[in-house]
Amino acid sequence: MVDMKSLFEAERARRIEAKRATAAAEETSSSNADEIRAAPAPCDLSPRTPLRLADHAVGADRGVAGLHYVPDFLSADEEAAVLRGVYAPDAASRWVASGQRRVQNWGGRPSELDVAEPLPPFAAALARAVSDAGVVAEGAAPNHVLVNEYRRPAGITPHNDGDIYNPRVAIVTLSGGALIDFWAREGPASETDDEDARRPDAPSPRAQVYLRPRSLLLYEGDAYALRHGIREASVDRITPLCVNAAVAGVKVGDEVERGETRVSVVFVRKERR
Ligand SMILES: O=C(O)CCC(=O)C(=O)O
Ligand SMILES: [Fe+2]
Repeated sequence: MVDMKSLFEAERARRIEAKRATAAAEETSSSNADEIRAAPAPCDLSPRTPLRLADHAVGADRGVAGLHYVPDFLSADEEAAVLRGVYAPDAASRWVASGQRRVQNWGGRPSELDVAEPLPPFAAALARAVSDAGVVAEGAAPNHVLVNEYRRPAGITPHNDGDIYNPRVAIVTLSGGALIDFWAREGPASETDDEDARRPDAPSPRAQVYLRPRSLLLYEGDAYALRHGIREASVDRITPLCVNAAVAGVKVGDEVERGETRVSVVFVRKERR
């Protein structure tokens, strides 16, 4: 038998609650409109289980230890969610020009050990995914995140990340792909000029890794000690030095067009030493 009285009361309670919620929403939208507009975009990534890093080691053929490549670390939806965070209005003021690219630093600059700043949701979610996947030190989620944006044909000159990032760096690639070169610690590198790179005496990288969108690159140990760089180029030529060609779905001789933009997110655990 239907209890009309309690049905009636439930309906009345529902109406009162709906009215209260509408009033609260209006109140918030008038008083905090700017704050809400500037609120960071939420970013949900699915939970990760630890990866078996040995399954993703790619440098052995070229004698480079500590180089790992994980294809499809993010799904396409997750990539889109992270990119929404990178390009959210509240992050717009964080872009700083740096060489041919522009960068956002989160969690303070790499050299500022004392700056404690909460990471925005996209960076926190990705940092957690990287740490849950077990690709950074155990129990130590990254606390510094650098976002790089390259517009074709921009690259980054060969460099070593120095002590501050030691002992390992994880990089997630978004939107466009690129070939990263690992060069000897010292010595010349023909990183910018393709003509130069074709000279018979041109120095050659120790290894190359083709970075597909949504992949994760991890370098530590020997690979950390090398310099790394991305050529200024609109097309990446896959050579026998490319250690992950098969898993990245490219083959020697391929000329892979760069996308218009590549975004990379670099994760570091800064420690007071
Ligand atoms: O964009 C990349 O994958 C490399 C970035 C890099 O080497 C750096 O930020 O130190
Ligand atoms: Fe670097």
